Amino acid sequence: MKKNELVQKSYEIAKERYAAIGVDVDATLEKLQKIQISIHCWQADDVTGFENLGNLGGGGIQATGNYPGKARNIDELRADIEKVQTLVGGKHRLNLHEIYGDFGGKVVDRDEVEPSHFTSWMQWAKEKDLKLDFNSTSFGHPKSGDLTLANPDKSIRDFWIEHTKRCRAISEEMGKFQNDPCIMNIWVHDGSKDVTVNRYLYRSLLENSLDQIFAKEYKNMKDCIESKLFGIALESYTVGSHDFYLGYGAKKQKMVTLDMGHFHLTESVADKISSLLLFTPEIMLHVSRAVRWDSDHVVLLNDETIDLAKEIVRADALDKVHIGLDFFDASINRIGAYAIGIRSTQKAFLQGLLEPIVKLREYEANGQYFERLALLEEAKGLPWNAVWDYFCLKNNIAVGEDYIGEIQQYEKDVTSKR
Ligand SMILES: C[C@H](O)[C@H](O)[C@@H](O)C(=O)CO
Ligand SMILES: [Mn+2]
Repeated sequence: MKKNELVQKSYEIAKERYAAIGVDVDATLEKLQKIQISIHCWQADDVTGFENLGNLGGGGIQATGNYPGKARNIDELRADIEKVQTLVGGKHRLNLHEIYGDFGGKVVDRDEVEPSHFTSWMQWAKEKDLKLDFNSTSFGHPKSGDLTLANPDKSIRDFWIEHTKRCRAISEEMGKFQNDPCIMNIWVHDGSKDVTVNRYLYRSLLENSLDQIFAKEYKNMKDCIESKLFGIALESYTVGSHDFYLGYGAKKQKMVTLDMGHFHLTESVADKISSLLLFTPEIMLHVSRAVRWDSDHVVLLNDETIDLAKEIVRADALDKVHIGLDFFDASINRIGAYAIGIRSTQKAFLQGLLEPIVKLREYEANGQYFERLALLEEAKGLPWNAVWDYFCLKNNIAVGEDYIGEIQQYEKDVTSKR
């Protein structure tokens, strides 16, 4: 039997198996098809960007590895993203950082950036049926230092306030152009390598800077603020901690970004979803994988990703949670990294959507906790992968491991020649 026929047949059997426990698989597939993932542009080039200022690196993050073939310019990055689009089902988004602007070979400092530097991105994204999201960039600049928006030096603070305001204006233009809100994330690395005696001062400065940045209301963009436990070389203190942004987000009704690498390793990011949904308007996610620390490894179908997806589905919050990715592994084929990470994220959501939730909730309501636990455990082994293969087949993309060959071919034809 041919592979496609096998996939079709397995799907029909899986569908019946799921129907027996009250799950409508066709409805599930329709929902999965609509889930948009905001693909981060920075896996393609190890977070370097295309500024002509010479990215200094640092600023709390670092890509490790030197696998050949990274994107060296905008054209190469776009080609890579186009390739990625052929490896994953569904319509997705592209998440750009400010340092990826189309600066035309000119030196444009971060307090000078304008929407015009992203016109070609907007046009290209429209052609490729991608919506854009955006990020201000505080790292890799001579004025980055340890403190940006929380810097006691007003001139440095004002520089970054101006940068971030401009990034919001760019996001507004993107949102208007694509007729869909552009989500703009603010993550600043601000912190201290060693003990500080000024925790309150820096946090009050950050609050004030954010108030200035958010003073202007926009209709076509949405703001989100991302906390972190610590940055590289800033291990002792982070101004924008989770407490800080959770408080700010709840008070000012801003979205909080939950990056899966930005919490203590035993802390459950999945458990935060329901609380945030009650007190902040929406949620932005940076789906990532921490290995011992915020290492930004490629997302896998592990317990953390599955639990997160399940919590979102259980809260019926797919329309309130924006799913972005954030990993940058420079030690393996970068297109492969994208394909694994995106496909694994989709698989996690598929598992969430296939959960026999009606029965599970019935058990819970009846106090039947053994039955609830047993069904949760058995559901892990239900034939979700047959449904996944069918999703790939229906979307005309590689089924199962077949994408490995496609990536090897792209490497042979394109990235190995860079
Ligand atoms: C490049 C991104 O802005 C960055 O990864 C940020 O989101 C982050 O998670 C820093 O640790
Ligand atoms: Mn992040």
